[in-house]
Amino acid sequence: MLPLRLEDIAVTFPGLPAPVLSIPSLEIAPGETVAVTGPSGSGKSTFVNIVTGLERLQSGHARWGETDLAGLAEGRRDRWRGENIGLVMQDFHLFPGLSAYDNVLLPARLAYAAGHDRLARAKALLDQVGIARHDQKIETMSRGEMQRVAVARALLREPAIIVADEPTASLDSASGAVVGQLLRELAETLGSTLIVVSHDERLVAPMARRISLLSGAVIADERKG
Ligand SMILES: Nc1ncnc2c1ncn2[C@@H]1O[C@H](COP(=O)(O)OP(=O)(O)OP(=O)(O)O)[C@@H](O)[C@H]1O
Repeated sequence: MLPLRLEDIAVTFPGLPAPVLSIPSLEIAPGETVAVTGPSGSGKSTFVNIVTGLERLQSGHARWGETDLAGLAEGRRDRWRGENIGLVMQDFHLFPGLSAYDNVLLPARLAYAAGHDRLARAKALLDQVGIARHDQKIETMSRGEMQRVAVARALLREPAIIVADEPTASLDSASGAVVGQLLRELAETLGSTLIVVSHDERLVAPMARRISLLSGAVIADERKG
């Protein structure tokens, strides 16, 4: 299990007077469930990009255990992310023309990591997220079903870390509630760290910790109970 330690993070863009994300120090323990919240433009997506290594750090460090993402070139960051992070995005990133089952397996197949156990796990995960027709083409599914397939795909490799960026933003409230609960249950089963970026209070409220961003800075960091 991997603790996260951010140090001296400052993300700037040319022409902007202040960093869009500035975090002197922040730690997240293995297995924590954390909501990252804040108004539009406060730096939430930038935070996701930094902790997942989707964006290269210009300054500071983002350490997951012994691995400092700041020290890895893009290819190695991509590989590390595939092995350690299950990513769920707002707009699913699923592939039309493929079935639910093949979508769940695609990233693992591309990484030559789809052995027999993974094929069985793909089926079990689809059942767990309530998708009965594994061979249904993705483009014929409802948005709530698509997001559940995306959750199953993110969990296939039993990641130590699950990061979800506005996972319910394009879902109706009932589907959003199901996806939120699934993420928490699956993270708990695996003992994974769960980081959910959202405005959605129903998604944020059950999380044990809430980090609030404003203008790129952490303005509150609260734990329940
Ligand atoms: N490549 C870029 N060049 C210039 N400014 C950028 C770039 N990427 C992000 N920003 C700015 O950084 C700030 C933070 O953006 P970010 O997408 O992280 O916010 P957010 O909290 O996720 O917003 P939203 O909830 O609207 O998605 C915004 O003001 C945005 O305009």
